[in-house]
Amino acid sequence: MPEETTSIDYVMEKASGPHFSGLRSPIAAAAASSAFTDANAPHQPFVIGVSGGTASGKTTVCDMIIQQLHDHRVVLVNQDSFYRGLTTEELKHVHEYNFDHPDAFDTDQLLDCVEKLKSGQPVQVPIYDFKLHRRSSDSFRQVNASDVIILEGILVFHDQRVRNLMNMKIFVDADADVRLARRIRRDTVERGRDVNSVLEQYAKFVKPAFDDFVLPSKKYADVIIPRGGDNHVAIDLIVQHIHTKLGEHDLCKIYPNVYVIQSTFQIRGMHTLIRDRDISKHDFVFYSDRLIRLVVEHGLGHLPFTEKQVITPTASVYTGVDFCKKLCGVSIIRSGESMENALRACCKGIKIGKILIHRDGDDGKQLIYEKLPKDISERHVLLLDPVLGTGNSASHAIELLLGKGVPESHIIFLNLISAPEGIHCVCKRFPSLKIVTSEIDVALNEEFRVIPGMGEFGDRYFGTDD
Ligand SMILES: Nc1nc2c(ncn2[C@@H]2O[C@H](COP(=O)(O)OP(=O)(O)OP(=O)(O)O)[C@@H](O)[C@H]2O)c(=O)[nH]1
Ligand SMILES: O=P(O)(O)OC[C@H]1O[C@H](OP(=O)(O)OP(=O)(O)O)[C@H](O)[C@@H]1O
Ligand SMILES: O=c1cc[nH]c(=O)[nH]1
Repeated sequence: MPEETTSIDYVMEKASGPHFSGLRSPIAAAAASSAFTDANAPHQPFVIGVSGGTASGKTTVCDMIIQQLHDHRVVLVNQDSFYRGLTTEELKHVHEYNFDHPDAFDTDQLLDCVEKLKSGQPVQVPIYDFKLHRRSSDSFRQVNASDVIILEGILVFHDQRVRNLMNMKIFVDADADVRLARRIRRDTVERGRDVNSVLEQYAKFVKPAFDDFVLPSKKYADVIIPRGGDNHVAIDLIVQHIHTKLGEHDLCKIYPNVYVIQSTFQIRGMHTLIRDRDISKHDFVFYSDRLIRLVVEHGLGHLPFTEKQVITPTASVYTGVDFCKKLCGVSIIRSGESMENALRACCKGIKIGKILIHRDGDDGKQLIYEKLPKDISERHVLLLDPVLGTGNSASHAIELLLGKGVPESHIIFLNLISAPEGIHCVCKRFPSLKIVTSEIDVALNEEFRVIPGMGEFGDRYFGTDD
């Protein structure tokens, strides 16, 4: 189980070259720095509860989920670790002790641990010895905050406070005879018990507690998996759902008009290349172009479509859609111009306007050049700029478009990377506009560069970085 694996080890690169242009007023700078806290706040991990009767296959299901979520950091917390540990007196009558009752667990401690993990803090999980029925007094397992926390155990759905921390509850179902057979094998082989004592414990405590506590908690499950770990279809569906949830950046939940194109290894591979400061200029341009093409195609998918029917060569009717005709591109000079070819390659003969926003020295004086289609107010506008940093350049460009009569909801801003500060800035001011990006980065640094970012995009793309 990957206890502390790191899915993405970003290289914190310092971009080369001065950041000479773009409007970075003191107000925007203050807004950007106030967003620092937001941007640096840890993402809320996705908490999955996995319950089910003894030996139902919970461990197998958890292992399979962890394995299939290999590109995310996952930690497993077992409810068993929170067994209270028996007192000397209780140890003398261990056969009378009910290990299947909710009171056998220190649920407050479990709750505290999961709350801490959920808020991004590391925790020390106790280590429980099944043979001695005791906790190790001097050693703990350090569990670090992660993207996904799996909480597994027979009674993890029993306490409402614990249930409330879960984003997804899975109940692993297996026939009682199958579970008993597995339990006998496991307890005799792994836990040093004899068959008679296992059967005695099962009849006296395990089965009654299953009926009284475990089975009634099944109703809280979102998903019930029959046949446990053998049920590959159910596990695939669960993992797909978790992937979708994890793929949703927190900012996409706050601003429904922000769209991050579905992350795949292919896309991350291209990002890895263009973010690498040692990549050749040729490769930087090549892989940027490929990513830009994907963003443009995705952005076009947000335009309105009308239904259209065509007759196919088999003389059948195919009911499809017709692309939106009234559209144009607008690039923010100069980096935005790098996106024009991809737009032209997708939309033959598309009109492309230009806007130049430039900071002249440190006095914040703005020089703006614009050349836009005359009927732009009747068009949907694909606004092009590969980097959304503070959001200043984009905001000024959008203001200009609105001033020309373009409805806010007709603007789709396409970029390769967005800083959270820029998303806050643009989405708060222009809530009806759509942003399509390929990745949302961590934050801006003090120089308003995107971190981890890819440095000065324009300089790298147009070769003025040396
Ligand atoms: N005798 C004895 N039984 C214990 C002790 N601690 C826990 N148990 C038993 O351990 C069980 C909880 O673990 P299970 O859910 O069966 O284990 P698991 O490995 O998660 O099961 P699956 O992964 O679903 O196969 C309870 O039914 C308890 O009866 C102990 O110290 N002594
Ligand atoms: O959101 P912001 O903080 O405004 O930053 C983003 C702007 O910065 C970059 O341009 P830059 O000013 O480096 O000019 P360039 O395109 O000529 O390289 C980028 O292309 C954006 O236009
Ligand atoms: O990091 C940044 C910020 C703005 N513009 C860029 O090209 N890079």
